Amino acid sequence: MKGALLVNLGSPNSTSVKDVKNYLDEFLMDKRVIDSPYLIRAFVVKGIILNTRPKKSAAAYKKIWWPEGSPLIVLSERLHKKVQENTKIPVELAMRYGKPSIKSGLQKLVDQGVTEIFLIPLYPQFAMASTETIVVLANKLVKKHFPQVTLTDLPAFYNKADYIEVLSESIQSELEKSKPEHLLFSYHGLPERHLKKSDVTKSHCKIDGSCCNTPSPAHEFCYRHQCYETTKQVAEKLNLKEGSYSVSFQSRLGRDPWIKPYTDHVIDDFAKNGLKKLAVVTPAFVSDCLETLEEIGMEAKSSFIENGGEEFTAIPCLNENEKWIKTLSGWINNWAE
Ligand SMILES: C=CC1=C(C)c2cc3[nH]c(cc4nc(cc5[nH]c(cc1n2)c(C)c5CCC(=O)O)C(CCC(=O)O)=C4C)c(C)c3C=C
Ligand SMILES: [Fe+2]
Ligand SMILES: [Fe+2]
Repeated sequence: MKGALLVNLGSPNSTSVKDVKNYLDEFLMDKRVIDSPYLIRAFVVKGIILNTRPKKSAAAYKKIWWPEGSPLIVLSERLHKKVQENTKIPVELAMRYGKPSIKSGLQKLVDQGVTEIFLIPLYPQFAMASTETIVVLANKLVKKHFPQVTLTDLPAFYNKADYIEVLSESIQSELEKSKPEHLLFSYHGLPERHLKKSDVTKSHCKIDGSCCNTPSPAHEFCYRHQCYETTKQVAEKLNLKEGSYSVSFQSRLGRDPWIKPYTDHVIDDFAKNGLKKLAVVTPAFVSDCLETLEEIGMEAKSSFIENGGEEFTAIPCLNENEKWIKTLSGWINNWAE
Protein backbone atom coordinates (compact mmCIF):
# COMPACT_ATOMS: atom_id res chain seq x y z
CA MET A 1 0.00 0.00 0.00
CA LYS A 2 1.16 3.56 -0.82
CA GLY A 3 1.28 6.65 1.43
CA ALA A 4 2.83 10.11 1.48
CA LEU A 5 4.77 12.07 4.09
CA LEU A 6 4.83 15.87 3.97
CA VAL A 7 7.86 17.30 5.79
CA ASN A 8 8.48 20.90 6.80
CA LEU A 9 11.24 22.47 8.92
CA GLY A 10 9.62 22.57 12.37
CA SER A 11 9.38 25.10 15.21
CA PRO A 12 10.06 25.19 18.95
CA ASN A 13 7.40 23.61 21.20
CA SER A 14 6.68 27.02 22.74
CA THR A 15 8.16 30.51 22.91
CA SER A 16 9.99 29.80 26.17
CA VAL A 17 13.74 30.40 25.99
CA LYS A 18 14.28 26.76 27.08
CA ASP A 19 12.15 25.32 24.25
CA VAL A 20 13.70 27.65 21.70
CA LYS A 21 17.16 26.61 22.92
CA ASN A 22 16.33 22.89 22.52
CA TYR A 23 14.99 23.52 19.03
CA LEU A 24 18.00 25.56 17.94
CA ASP A 25 20.31 22.93 19.40
CA GLU A 26 18.75 20.18 17.28
CA PHE A 27 18.53 22.43 14.19
CA LEU A 28 22.00 23.98 14.25
CA MET A 29 23.81 20.78 15.28
CA ASP A 30 22.64 19.27 11.98
CA LYS A 31 25.82 18.95 9.93
CA ARG A 32 23.95 19.96 6.79
CA VAL A 33 22.94 23.26 8.40
CA ILE A 34 26.17 24.24 10.16
CA ASP A 35 28.56 22.21 8.09
CA SER A 36 31.77 22.41 10.15
CA PRO A 37 33.46 19.30 11.60
CA TYR A 38 31.64 18.05 14.75
CA LEU A 39 33.94 19.56 17.39
CA ILE A 40 33.96 23.00 15.77
CA ARG A 41 30.19 22.85 15.23
CA ALA A 42 29.62 21.85 18.87
CA PHE A 43 31.88 24.67 20.07
CA VAL A 44 30.19 27.28 17.86
CA VAL A 45 26.61 26.12 18.53
CA LYS A 46 26.72 25.06 22.19
CA GLY A 47 29.52 27.40 23.28
CA ILE A 48 28.52 30.57 21.44
CA ILE A 49 25.16 30.63 19.58
CA LEU A 50 23.07 28.88 22.27
CA ASN A 51 24.24 31.39 24.89
CA THR A 52 22.62 34.37 23.24
CA ARG A 53 20.41 33.41 20.30
CA PRO A 54 17.58 31.57 22.16
CA LYS A 55 16.61 34.70 24.09
CA LYS A 56 16.56 36.84 20.95
CA SER A 57 14.73 34.19 18.89
CA ALA A 58 12.20 33.52 21.68
CA ALA A 59 11.33 37.24 21.69
CA ALA A 60 10.87 37.12 17.91
CA TYR A 61 8.67 33.98 18.13
CA LYS A 62 6.52 35.70 20.80
CA LYS A 63 5.68 38.45 18.30
CA ILE A 64 4.22 36.02 15.73
CA TRP A 65 2.96 33.07 17.84
CA TRP A 66 -0.74 32.22 17.45
CA PRO A 67 -3.09 30.98 20.21
CA GLU A 68 -3.03 27.56 18.42
CA GLY A 69 0.80 27.52 18.28
CA SER A 70 3.60 28.24 15.82
CA PRO A 71 2.26 29.60 12.50
CA LEU A 72 4.56 27.23 10.57
CA ILE A 73 3.14 24.20 12.38
CA VAL A 74 -0.49 25.36 12.34
CA LEU A 75 -0.35 26.22 8.63
CA SER A 76 1.40 22.94 7.80
CA GLU A 77 -1.30 21.04 9.75
CA ARG A 78 -4.05 22.84 7.84
CA LEU A 79 -2.29 22.09 4.55
CA HIS A 80 -1.95 18.44 5.56
CA LYS A 81 -5.62 18.14 6.47
CA LYS A 82 -6.77 19.63 3.16
CA VAL A 83 -4.30 17.57 1.12
CA GLN A 84 -5.55 14.41 2.84
CA GLU A 85 -9.12 15.36 1.88
CA ASN A 86 -8.02 15.60 -1.78
CA THR A 87 -5.94 12.42 -2.02
CA LYS A 88 -6.66 8.70 -2.24
CA ILE A 89 -3.80 7.43 -0.09
CA PRO A 90 -2.86 8.04 3.58
CA VAL A 91 -0.90 11.28 4.04
CA GLU A 92 0.98 12.21 7.23
CA LEU A 93 2.86 15.34 8.33
CA ALA A 94 6.27 15.56 9.99
CA MET A 95 8.89 18.14 10.88
CA ARG A 96 12.67 17.83 10.38
CA TYR A 97 13.28 19.37 13.82
CA GLY A 98 10.96 19.17 16.85
CA LYS A 99 7.51 17.61 16.66
CA PRO A 100 5.90 15.69 15.02
CA SER A 101 9.13 13.88 14.15
CA ILE A 102 9.86 12.15 10.86
CA LYS A 103 10.05 8.84 12.73
CA SER A 104 6.53 9.31 14.12
CA GLY A 105 5.24 10.23 10.64
CA LEU A 106 6.76 7.07 9.15
CA GLN A 107 5.35 5.03 12.04
CA LYS A 108 1.81 6.41 11.48
CA LEU A 109 1.99 5.41 7.81
CA VAL A 110 3.37 1.95 8.60
CA ASP A 111 0.59 1.45 11.19
CA GLN A 112 -1.92 2.00 8.36
CA GLY A 113 -0.27 -0.76 6.31
CA VAL A 114 1.84 1.50 4.08
CA THR A 115 4.98 0.01 2.54
CA GLU A 116 5.71 2.53 -0.26
CA ILE A 117 6.17 6.14 0.85
CA PHE A 118 6.26 9.33 -1.25
CA LEU A 119 8.47 11.73 0.73
CA ILE A 120 7.64 15.39 0.10
CA PRO A 121 10.04 17.99 1.53
CA LEU A 122 7.96 21.18 1.55
CA TYR A 123 10.66 23.33 -0.07
CA PRO A 124 10.41 24.51 -3.68
CA GLN A 125 14.21 24.92 -4.07
CA PHE A 126 16.80 22.28 -3.16
CA ALA A 127 19.35 22.99 -0.40
CA MET A 128 21.59 20.73 1.62
CA ALA A 129 20.23 22.48 4.75
CA SER A 130 16.56 21.94 3.86
CA THR A 131 15.67 19.20 1.32
CA GLU A 132 18.76 17.02 1.59
CA THR A 133 18.74 16.76 5.37
CA ILE A 134 15.13 15.51 5.26
CA VAL A 135 15.83 12.91 2.57
CA VAL A 136 18.98 11.66 4.34
CA LEU A 137 17.29 11.36 7.74
CA ALA A 138 14.16 9.70 6.36
CA ASN A 139 16.26 7.10 4.52
CA LYS A 140 18.33 6.45 7.63
CA LEU A 141 15.18 5.94 9.75
CA VAL A 142 13.61 3.64 7.18
CA LYS A 143 16.74 1.51 7.00
CA LYS A 144 16.91 1.22 10.79
CA HIS A 145 13.26 0.94 11.85
CA PHE A 146 11.12 0.16 8.80
CA PRO A 147 13.23 -2.02 6.46
CA GLN A 148 10.09 -3.24 4.63
CA VAL A 149 9.39 0.34 3.41
CA THR A 150 10.56 1.91 0.14
CA LEU A 151 10.94 5.69 -0.14
CA THR A 152 10.60 7.88 -3.24
CA ASP A 153 11.30 11.58 -2.79
CA LEU A 154 9.74 14.47 -4.68
CA PRO A 155 12.54 16.52 -6.26
CA ALA A 156 12.60 20.30 -5.75
CA PHE A 157 9.60 21.74 -7.58
CA TYR A 158 11.01 25.26 -8.20
CA ASN A 159 10.26 25.08 -11.95
CA LYS A 160 7.24 22.80 -12.15
CA ALA A 161 4.70 24.50 -14.41
CA ASP A 162 1.71 24.01 -12.09
CA TYR A 163 3.62 25.34 -9.06
CA ILE A 164 4.79 28.40 -11.03
CA GLU A 165 1.22 29.00 -12.13
CA VAL A 166 -0.18 28.88 -8.59
CA LEU A 167 2.62 31.04 -7.19
CA SER A 168 2.26 33.59 -10.00
CA GLU A 169 -1.50 33.84 -9.53
CA SER A 170 -1.16 34.37 -5.80
CA ILE A 171 1.44 37.12 -6.35
CA GLN A 172 -0.68 38.74 -9.07
CA SER A 173 -3.70 39.03 -6.79
CA GLU A 174 -1.57 40.84 -4.17
CA LEU A 175 0.04 43.12 -6.78
CA GLU A 176 -3.40 44.17 -8.00
CA LYS A 177 -4.30 45.25 -4.47
CA SER A 178 -1.07 47.00 -3.46
CA LYS A 179 0.27 48.24 -6.83
CA PRO A 180 3.93 48.45 -5.72
CA GLU A 181 6.69 50.21 -7.68
CA HIS A 182 8.93 47.21 -7.15
CA LEU A 183 8.54 43.49 -6.31
CA LEU A 184 11.36 41.89 -4.32
CA PHE A 185 11.73 38.09 -4.35
CA SER A 186 13.39 37.43 -1.00
CA TYR A 187 14.63 33.82 -0.56
CA HIS A 188 16.06 32.28 2.61
CA GLY A 189 19.84 32.70 2.45
CA LEU A 190 22.63 30.13 2.66
CA PRO A 191 26.34 30.37 3.42
CA GLU A 192 28.02 30.63 -0.02
CA ARG A 193 30.08 27.56 0.88
CA HIS A 194 26.92 25.41 0.75
CA LEU A 195 26.56 26.14 -2.97
CA LYS A 196 30.04 24.75 -3.66
CA LYS A 197 29.37 21.68 -1.50
CA SER A 198 26.19 20.86 -3.43
CA ASP A 199 27.90 21.29 -6.85
CA VAL A 200 27.86 17.72 -8.19
CA THR A 201 30.25 18.67 -11.02
CA LYS A 202 32.71 20.14 -8.48
CA SER A 203 33.68 22.82 -11.02
CA HIS A 204 30.55 24.67 -12.13
CA CYS A 205 29.71 26.90 -9.18
CA LYS A 206 31.24 30.39 -9.10
CA ILE A 207 30.66 32.22 -5.86
CA ASP A 208 29.73 35.44 -7.69
CA GLY A 209 26.65 33.78 -9.29
CA SER A 210 27.89 34.17 -12.89
CA CYS A 211 27.42 30.39 -13.31
CA CYS A 212 23.72 30.23 -12.51
CA ASN A 213 22.41 31.11 -15.97
CA THR A 214 24.76 28.71 -17.83
CA PRO A 215 23.03 25.33 -18.24
CA SER A 216 24.70 22.65 -16.10
CA PRO A 217 23.84 19.33 -14.40
CA ALA A 218 24.92 21.16 -11.22
CA HIS A 219 21.64 23.05 -11.28
CA GLU A 220 19.65 20.02 -10.18
CA PHE A 221 21.11 20.78 -6.73
CA CYS A 222 21.98 24.49 -6.98
CA TYR A 223 19.86 26.53 -4.60
CA ARG A 224 20.77 29.89 -6.15
CA HIS A 225 20.05 28.72 -9.72
CA GLN A 226 16.69 27.37 -8.57
CA CYS A 227 15.81 30.67 -6.84
CA TYR A 228 16.71 32.60 -10.01
CA GLU A 229 14.69 30.17 -12.10
CA THR A 230 11.54 30.40 -9.94
CA THR A 231 11.85 34.19 -10.18
CA LYS A 232 12.44 34.18 -13.96
CA GLN A 233 9.46 31.93 -14.63
CA VAL A 234 7.11 33.94 -12.39
CA ALA A 235 8.34 37.19 -13.99
CA GLU A 236 7.65 35.76 -17.46
CA LYS A 237 4.18 34.58 -16.46
CA LEU A 238 3.29 37.95 -14.95
CA ASN A 239 5.00 39.99 -17.68
CA LEU A 240 7.04 41.85 -15.09
CA LYS A 241 9.23 44.54 -16.66
CA GLU A 242 13.02 44.34 -16.36
CA GLY A 243 13.99 46.49 -13.36
CA SER A 244 10.56 46.26 -11.70
CA TYR A 245 11.59 43.17 -9.73
CA SER A 246 14.75 41.75 -8.16
CA VAL A 247 16.10 38.89 -6.01
CA SER A 248 17.71 38.94 -2.57
CA PHE A 249 18.50 36.50 0.26
CA GLN A 250 17.43 36.86 3.90
CA SER A 251 17.93 35.36 7.40
CA ARG A 252 21.72 35.11 7.56
CA LEU A 253 23.42 33.87 10.70
CA GLY A 254 27.05 34.25 11.75
CA ARG A 255 29.99 35.92 10.07
CA ASP A 256 30.57 33.72 7.02
CA PRO A 257 29.67 35.20 3.64
CA TRP A 258 26.12 34.23 2.62
CA ILE A 259 24.56 34.45 -0.83
CA LYS A 260 24.22 38.09 -1.84
CA PRO A 261 22.55 40.51 -2.12
CA TYR A 262 21.22 40.58 1.44
CA THR A 263 17.51 41.39 1.78
CA ASP A 264 17.92 43.84 4.69
CA HIS A 265 20.56 45.87 2.78
CA VAL A 266 18.53 45.85 -0.44
CA ILE A 267 15.35 47.05 1.30
CA ASP A 268 17.15 49.88 3.13
CA ASP A 269 18.83 50.97 -0.12
CA PHE A 270 15.51 51.00 -1.94
CA ALA A 271 14.03 53.30 0.71
CA LYS A 272 17.10 55.56 0.84
CA ASN A 273 17.02 55.87 -2.95
CA GLY A 274 13.45 57.14 -2.92
CA LEU A 275 11.37 54.01 -3.57
CA LYS A 276 8.03 54.50 -1.83
CA LYS A 277 5.94 51.36 -2.50
CA LEU A 278 7.53 47.95 -2.15
CA ALA A 279 6.10 44.42 -2.13
CA VAL A 280 8.12 41.44 -0.93
CA VAL A 281 7.36 37.81 -1.78
CA THR A 282 9.13 34.90 -0.07
CA PRO A 283 8.97 31.85 -2.38
CA ALA A 284 11.45 29.70 -0.44
CA PHE A 285 8.64 29.02 2.04
CA VAL A 286 5.28 27.41 1.29
CA SER A 287 3.87 28.25 4.72
CA ASP A 288 4.30 31.51 6.60
CA CYS A 289 6.74 31.28 9.51
CA LEU A 290 9.07 33.31 11.67
CA GLU A 291 11.19 34.32 8.67
CA THR A 292 8.25 35.72 6.70
CA LEU A 293 5.98 37.07 9.45
CA GLU A 294 8.62 38.63 11.72
CA GLU A 295 11.74 39.19 9.64
CA ILE A 296 9.92 40.47 6.55
CA GLY A 297 6.45 41.44 7.79
CA MET A 298 7.71 43.32 10.87
CA GLU A 299 11.49 44.00 10.84
CA ALA A 300 11.96 44.68 7.13
CA LYS A 301 8.75 46.69 7.02
CA SER A 302 9.79 49.04 9.87
CA SER A 303 13.24 49.45 8.40
CA PHE A 304 11.76 50.37 4.99
CA ILE A 305 9.46 52.96 6.57
CA GLU A 306 12.20 54.37 8.86
CA ASN A 307 14.41 54.91 5.83
CA GLY A 308 11.79 56.87 3.89
CA GLY A 309 9.56 54.18 2.32
CA GLU A 310 5.79 54.62 2.57
CA GLU A 311 3.95 51.40 1.73
CA PHE A 312 5.29 47.90 2.33
CA THR A 313 3.41 44.73 1.42
CA ALA A 314 4.57 41.33 2.65
CA ILE A 315 2.90 38.89 0.26
CA PRO A 316 1.61 35.80 2.14
CA CYS A 317 3.03 32.36 1.32
CA LEU A 318 0.82 29.84 -0.49
CA ASN A 319 -0.41 28.51 2.87
CA GLU A 320 -3.96 27.18 2.29
CA ASN A 321 -4.34 28.51 -1.26
CA GLU A 322 -6.91 26.22 -2.88
CA LYS A 323 -5.01 25.80 -6.14
CA TRP A 324 -1.82 24.98 -4.22
CA ILE A 325 -3.68 22.28 -2.28
CA LYS A 326 -5.04 20.86 -5.56
CA THR A 327 -1.56 20.97 -7.14
CA LEU A 328 0.17 19.23 -4.25
CA SER A 329 -2.63 16.67 -3.97
CA GLY A 330 -2.37 16.09 -7.74
CA TRP A 331 1.34 15.26 -7.43
CA ILE A 332 0.48 12.69 -4.76
CA ASN A 333 -2.44 11.20 -6.71
CA ASN A 334 -0.32 10.92 -9.88
CA TRP A 335 2.45 9.16 -7.97
CA ALA A 336 -0.06 6.80 -6.35
CA GLU A 337 -1.62 5.72 -9.69
C1 LIG B 1 23.33 28.19 9.32
C2 LIG B 1 22.10 28.47 9.61
C3 LIG B 1 20.91 28.27 8.74
C4 LIG B 1 20.79 27.77 7.44
C5 LIG B 1 21.88 27.30 6.51
C6 LIG B 1 19.39 27.79 7.12
C7 LIG B 1 18.83 27.37 5.90
C8 LIG B 1 17.48 27.32 5.64
N1 LIG B 1 16.42 27.52 6.51
C9 LIG B 1 15.22 27.40 5.84
C10 LIG B 1 13.93 27.56 6.36
C11 LIG B 1 13.63 28.12 7.61
N2 LIG B 1 14.53 28.59 8.54
C12 LIG B 1 13.86 29.05 9.63
C13 LIG B 1 14.40 29.57 10.79
C14 LIG B 1 15.76 29.58 11.09
N3 LIG B 1 16.81 29.36 10.24
C15 LIG B 1 18.00 29.40 10.94
C16 LIG B 1 19.29 29.14 10.45
C17 LIG B 1 19.59 28.60 9.18
N4 LIG B 1 18.71 28.28 8.19
C18 LIG B 1 17.68 29.71 12.31
C19 LIG B 1 18.69 29.85 13.42
C20 LIG B 1 16.29 29.80 12.40
C21 LIG B 1 15.47 29.96 13.70
C22 LIG B 1 15.06 31.27 14.01
C23 LIG B 1 16.18 32.19 14.35
O1 LIG B 1 16.78 32.03 15.40
O2 LIG B 1 16.45 33.05 13.50
C24 LIG B 1 12.44 28.89 9.40
C25 LIG B 1 11.30 29.32 10.33
C26 LIG B 1 11.04 28.36 11.47
C27 LIG B 1 9.80 28.71 12.26
O3 LIG B 1 9.64 28.14 13.35
O4 LIG B 1 8.97 29.52 11.87
C28 LIG B 1 12.30 28.30 8.15
C29 LIG B 1 11.02 27.86 7.48
C30 LIG B 1 15.52 27.05 4.49
C31 LIG B 1 14.48 26.81 3.41
C32 LIG B 1 16.91 27.00 4.36
C33 LIG B 1 17.73 26.72 3.19
C34 LIG B 1 17.45 27.15 1.99
FE1 LIG C 1 16.62 28.82 8.25
FE1 LIG D 1 25.35 28.42 -10.28
